[in-house]
Amino acid sequence: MAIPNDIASLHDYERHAQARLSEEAWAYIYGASADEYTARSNESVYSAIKLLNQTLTDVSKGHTQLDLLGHRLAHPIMLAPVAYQKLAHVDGEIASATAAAAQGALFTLSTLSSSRIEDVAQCAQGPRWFQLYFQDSRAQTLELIKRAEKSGFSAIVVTVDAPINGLRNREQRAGFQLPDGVRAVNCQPERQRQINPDESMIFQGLMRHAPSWKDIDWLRQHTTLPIILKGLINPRDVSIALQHEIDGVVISNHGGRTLDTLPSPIEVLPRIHELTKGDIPIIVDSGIRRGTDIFKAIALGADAVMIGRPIMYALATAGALGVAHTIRLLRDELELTMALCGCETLSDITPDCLWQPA
Ligand SMILES: Cc1cc2nc3c(=O)[nH]c(=O)nc-3n(C[C@H](O)[C@H](O)[C@H](O)COP(=O)(O)O)c2cc1C
Ligand SMILES: CCCCCCC(=O)C(=O)O
Repeated sequence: MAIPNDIASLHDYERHAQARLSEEAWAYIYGASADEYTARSNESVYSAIKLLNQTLTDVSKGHTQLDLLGHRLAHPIMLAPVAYQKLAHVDGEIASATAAAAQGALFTLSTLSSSRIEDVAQCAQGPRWFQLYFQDSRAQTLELIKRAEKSGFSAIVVTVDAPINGLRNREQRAGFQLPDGVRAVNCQPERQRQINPDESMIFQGLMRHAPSWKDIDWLRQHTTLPIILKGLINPRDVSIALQHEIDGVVISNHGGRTLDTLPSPIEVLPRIHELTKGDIPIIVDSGIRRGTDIFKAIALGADAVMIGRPIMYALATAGALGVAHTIRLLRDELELTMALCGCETLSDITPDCLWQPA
């Protein structure tokens, strides 16, 4: 699959992907929760933050390298866990993991991957993390963790903001269902939960076995890998995470796919950065589409960022080549922004690089 000639930015991949995907698959990938206010705001909040350029600065020794949880990375752009990537391209996660390795981007494999953990690991020869959704039983959860450890995944990213699915109205309207041949191949089928007629489908049904902090402590006892919590927005949850000796956090509203009208990560980031004081890495996702977005997130306290939907847009448009190109585009845009703002390294990117109206 070749890269179409008219692609200059991630927005162009989005346009091409919409034209290529079925209406149902588009509703799942592009869609978000309820009225999608949070998903829209995730992108628009970035454009409301203004940069401050800095002229006549020597940036000839510039680079975007960073150290993160034992990895020396060439740049701070990571691939978020995204389920069912074969919806976008027949090679699914194998294609995106290969592209990430080629571009030196850290790859995160979803529990709901449509490709086998071991097969992805063979292609993702670069740094890789495994995203965990707790399974129906601890034995099933442990089996996933052990497979990930054996396959060289170097951290467990526990997603904590989606114990139940968000209100996916766009998906419901489109009648989205996974097509034949696309499924969570690493998981056992979910147990059907029986409730009495006077019980709530949510509280006594879907949430009955939802994970809690106790499960995080249990996980700590069963893996020596770093544990990163993904889906934190509330500073209070970050304080609790610190008490549980978590190794890192992904500040995320799941791309607006869980609870509509949550704030965007970039809005809560300064407060969370104040709390963590640089003790643990902060990764930010939801709405990152430009190098300027990455720059702004770093200025406000992020160490690195993740992209979610753009992986699927790139896969649908041009397979592995598209994903590699997407990462490269973002990296080039970040470098350009750093150069024009007089920043040689990521640590030069501070709140002073942003315009603060008096
Ligand atoms: C199609 C799709 C599937 C996703 N699947 C997962 C998943 O399996 N696990 C998870 O933690 N997050 C999942 N996410 C959320 C992403 O990891 C990420 O938080 C979000 O997409 C970031 O926002 P962005 O799409 O605006 O970049 C998914 C997102 C999308 C769009
Ligand atoms: C019960 C949560 C299911 C989430 C499915 C995958 C995901 O995270 C997403 O679509 O977003």
